Amino acid sequence: MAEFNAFFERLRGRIASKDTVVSVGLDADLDRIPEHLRAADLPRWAFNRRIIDATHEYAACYKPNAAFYEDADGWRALRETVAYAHGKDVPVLLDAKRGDIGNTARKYAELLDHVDAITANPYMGRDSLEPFLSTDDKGVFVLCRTSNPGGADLQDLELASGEPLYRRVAALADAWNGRGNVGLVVGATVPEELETLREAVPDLPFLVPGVGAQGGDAEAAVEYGLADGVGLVNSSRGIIFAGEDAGENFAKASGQAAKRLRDRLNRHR
Ligand SMILES: O=C(O)c1cc(=O)[nH]c(=O)n1[C@@H]1O[C@H](COP(=O)(O)O)[C@@H](O)[C@H]1O
Repeated sequence: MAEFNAFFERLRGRIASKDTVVSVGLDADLDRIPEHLRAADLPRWAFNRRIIDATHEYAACYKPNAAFYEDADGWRALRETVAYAHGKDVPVLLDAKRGDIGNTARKYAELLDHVDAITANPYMGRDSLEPFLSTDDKGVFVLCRTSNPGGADLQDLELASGEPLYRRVAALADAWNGRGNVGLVVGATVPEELETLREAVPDLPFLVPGVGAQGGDAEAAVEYGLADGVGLVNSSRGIIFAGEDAGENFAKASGQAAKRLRDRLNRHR
């Protein structure tokens, strides 16, 4: 049985009460926000509020990617978005992929004061993630085997032992999981790796991005993504821009897309 900290227990509760493992990716690209919202004070916040209203019943969590908010107005929009999601009782996983020397990581980890979990990059090793790992009540999703085509360039390299690097990352993340606060990021575009990783680290929940716009395998994502029933399958553009051509009714299409993904994933849980 996996031992989970407060974040993963809360996520487990959300997954059970709403019967969903869908992570709704709030990648609020200003260039794709509907025309009628662009004059708002904070267009990304206006957009996200409507998306959250339409999707929260189907959301196990929201995953804003920091890349879409890294400017002055963006951080304001993100703060409003996080508060609104919390008001709907939905946890927020900030996709920031951080990791740096200890002194810098310590500052990055202050992001966790505002959100419930974060994605982290293990390339710089244990001390670069320590400030995230040492929190008791937050979640840390460590990049393991990513969904992009270049994910193979480094992550698939074979070590002298014959195991690929991503397997070593999984083993390290498992060893770093003393507080029950660690998950892995594994792409839906690599279903075989999902399967072998689930066997290798049965207790770690996965965040599985890459279904929807990237064309990943939703069935494999849910079949192998969950540890003891806990895990997340993310779609960003496939949900939030589902109503791109629907003008002022855009959010309704997002709600339908989130519900469709929830139902599809639930058939395989
Ligand atoms: O860490 C992530 O969430 C992530 C890891 C990965 O391997 N692949 C991946 O697509 N992501 C993120 O997941 C989201 C996927 O977006 P869509 O392709 O629009 O569903 C983006 O925010 C990506 O940055």
